[in-house]
Amino acid sequence: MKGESAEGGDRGTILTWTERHRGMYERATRHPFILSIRGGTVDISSFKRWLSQDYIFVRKFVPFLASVLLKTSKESNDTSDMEIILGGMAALHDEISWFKKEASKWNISLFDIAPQNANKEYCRFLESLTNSEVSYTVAITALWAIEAIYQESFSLCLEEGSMTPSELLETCQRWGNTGFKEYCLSHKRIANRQLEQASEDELKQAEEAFLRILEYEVGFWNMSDGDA
Ligand SMILES: Cc1ncc(CO)c(N)n1
Repeated sequence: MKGESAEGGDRGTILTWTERHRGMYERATRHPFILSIRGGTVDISSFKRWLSQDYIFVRKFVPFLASVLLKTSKESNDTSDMEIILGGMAALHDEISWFKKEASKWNISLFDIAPQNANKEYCRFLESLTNSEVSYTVAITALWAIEAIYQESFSLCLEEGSMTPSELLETCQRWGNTGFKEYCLSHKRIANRQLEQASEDELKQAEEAFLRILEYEVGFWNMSDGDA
């Protein structure tokens, strides 16, 4: 048996990794900013800061997703992967329009926003993942991690008992809805399948990318504080 499949068994490598790095995973998915939305105490200027920075990030996410699509067509043995990534592309198109609409609702101009350092670093990392030397396995694991952190975070704000302000519900639904959850599960299945066949070296790279994403996501949420 190769890689971590012996250790992970049928549970999948992703679960093994989220358990292994549980503390960091929770810092990324239960950040004080998200908990403040959930608790209804969020500072609106923090929310606006997050929204503006995320628009910049999402635009940089487009070439990353395109690179995953390219890798899918070259390296995947399962033709259904392409449809999943292509669906993500369509959703991203919609997401960019949503950001523009949401920004105008909050009187934010998206033209003159300077990316903060944490955002710049994260975007640089995204760009490094578009390199053709980065394998499909590493790229799809990264894609899963990036999307799943948002999905888990924002779905917390929709749980029963949460006190999310009504004007932020649409944002939380964007990443917390069940369709997006399914989309993330598709990535997780593909990533686990790929990781099952991966070499030790590739596994190491994928786990490393996962960890770096957790760190970048925490840094990203921290920007909402305004002192990043
Ligand atoms: C920083 C960040 N991570 C993940 C997502 C999910 O698309 C996003 N929009 N922004």
